[in-house]
Amino acid sequence: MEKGMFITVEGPEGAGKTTIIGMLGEDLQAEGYQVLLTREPGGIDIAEQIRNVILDKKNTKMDPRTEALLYAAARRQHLVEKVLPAIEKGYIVLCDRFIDSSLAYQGYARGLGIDDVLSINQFAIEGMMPILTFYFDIDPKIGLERINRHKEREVNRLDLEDLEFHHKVREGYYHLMKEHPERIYKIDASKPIGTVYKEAKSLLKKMIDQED
Ligand SMILES: Nc1ncnc2c1ncn2[C@@H]1O[C@H](COP(=O)(O)OP(=O)(O)OP(=O)(O)O)[C@@H](O)[C@H]1O
Ligand SMILES: Cc1cn([C@H]2C[C@H](O)[C@@H](COP(=O)(O)O)O2)c(=O)[nH]c1=O
Repeated sequence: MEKGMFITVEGPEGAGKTTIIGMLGEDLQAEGYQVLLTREPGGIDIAEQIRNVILDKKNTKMDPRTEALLYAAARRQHLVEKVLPAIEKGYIVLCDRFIDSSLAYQGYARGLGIDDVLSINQFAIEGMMPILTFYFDIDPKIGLERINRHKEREVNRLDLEDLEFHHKVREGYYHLMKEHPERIYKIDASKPIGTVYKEAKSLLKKMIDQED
């Protein structure tokens, strides 16, 4: 593969994104692909620092627009410093969250409006969109129960939003899926890990074979 690919994984809290990305990454590497696993917000030093500010439970006064701008700033730095160079070198980049998170969480659930949040993000990403996005669909109550059971995972400021907010996030993703059926592929993340993994792997392989 001369030029790489950019693939994102989206969904509510505890949907299993990190788990499945890890499994896919291991598999693709074993098959000889160059793979970069990364996440948003974060993935590089500056963006991890921004992540700490956004997700710190003490920052209860954060204004929704400030929040949206911080996510977009972290996204910009991560894209130019890590994602784009890797794609240039032929890597398959699997990114845990990207712009759709901002559209679903800040645009839809926070009520800033999908169009306004899209527009600040367009400035940040300059048209760089994933070729494929997996949307891991889960009832937010089940997702939150999963992360509460997983004791090493620290509960952050966004996790602490009420259940209604998390339901709105899911609704936001449904809206995005309707708008972009050519890019966003829904996976039922309530199924056992092995089933979710098989479905994601099969679609990913199809996409890679098409691009080869
Ligand atoms: N399909 C599944 N069935 C049951 N448990 C699962 C499934 N997928 C993941 N889990 C478990 O749920 C917990 C959360 O998974 P994971 O960290 O992968 O979710 P996530 O989508 O990355 O969450 P977040 O975005 O909130 O960090 C982990 O303990 C994981 O082992
Ligand atoms: C990229 C991005 C993320 N969020 C939210 C979604 C989660 O609540 C946290 C990130 O935590 P995770 O454990 O790494 O999933 O941030 C958001 O609201 N907007 C975004 O653009």
